[in-house]
Amino acid sequence: MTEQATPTPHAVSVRGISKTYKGGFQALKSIDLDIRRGEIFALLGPNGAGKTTLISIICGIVKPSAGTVSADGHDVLRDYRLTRAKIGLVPQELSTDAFETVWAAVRFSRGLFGRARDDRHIEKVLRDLSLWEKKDAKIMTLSGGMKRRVLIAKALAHEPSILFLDEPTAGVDVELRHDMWEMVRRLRATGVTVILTTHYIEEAEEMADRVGVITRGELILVEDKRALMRKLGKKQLSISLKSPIQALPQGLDEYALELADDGATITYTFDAQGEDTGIAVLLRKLGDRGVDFKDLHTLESSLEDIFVSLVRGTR
Ligand SMILES: Nc1ncnc2c1ncn2[C@@H]1O[C@H](COP(=O)(O)OP(=O)(O)OP(=O)(O)O)[C@@H](O)[C@H]1O
Repeated sequence: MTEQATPTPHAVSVRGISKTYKGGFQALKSIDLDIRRGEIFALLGPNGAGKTTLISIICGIVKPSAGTVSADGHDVLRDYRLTRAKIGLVPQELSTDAFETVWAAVRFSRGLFGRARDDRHIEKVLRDLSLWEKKDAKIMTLSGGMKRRVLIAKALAHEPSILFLDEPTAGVDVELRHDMWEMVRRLRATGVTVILTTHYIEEAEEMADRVGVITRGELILVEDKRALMRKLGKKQLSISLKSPIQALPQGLDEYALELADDGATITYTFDAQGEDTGIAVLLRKLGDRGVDFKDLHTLESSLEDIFVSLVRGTR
């Protein structure tokens, strides 16, 4: 076992990680990433971006082609058992355990990481995940949503300090999604670091402290969620016209304007960061050209708009 490198290491440190699978496909290209203790970090990326590969490398399940990863200051390859015991991993699919009861499967998971038996902890985990009533049911008899809960219970059985959730809410109903968000918040309140991958931008927007965007094996951005939304967020002003127009008036090329198909609404996109939005002058200029409005409202871009434009930008 190695000594801790620094007094307060990051929960996870990834340095220069690359992965080329057999056959030559490069799934990750020199990734550097630090996950802070106690944060909720959302890794966003389109299908095939490399999210699962990165998580599997951090958990020590897939070997990187280059680079190093440490969890809690310990190298995950050299100190596999030690670091793996600190990590809980909720994979996308439940592959085994079909014939086991919920109780047996979750209790067994705890033992796998060398933890002493603690039935009270297992009971708490099952109760927290609304699985207690199902504790004696065979996993194969559970609904898809309940199987998901079992995956989470298994990952929490050994009291990890770092939890990975790979697409935790893909294909689950709204109620379960909200339950999971609630559970993740409770975990964070107890000091657990949570890293989740998701396609649902809404999920990252709702939950994450920081966001990483990965596409084609490259981490193109890591940012505090609020700062990201502030920095890249655009605002739009929707101007409903008193009477429809055929085309945008002349002489307003400096403004990013769009006319709706029915000619009844003009949308003006402006920089949310800018000192002067230009709205007052624009409205005056429209008035000068005989275009009067009856209503105005502003829209802010969501994390989804930002994400789509980022990923598009790299194509
Ligand atoms: N064992 C493997 N052998 C060869 N290629 C692989 C292997 N596992 C993954 N890949 C490829 O690596 C790329 C990244 O896959 P990965 O599963 O990490 O993506 P992902 O971002 O998790 O995608 P998704 O959102 O669809 O789950 C994909 O192109 C995938 O086909």
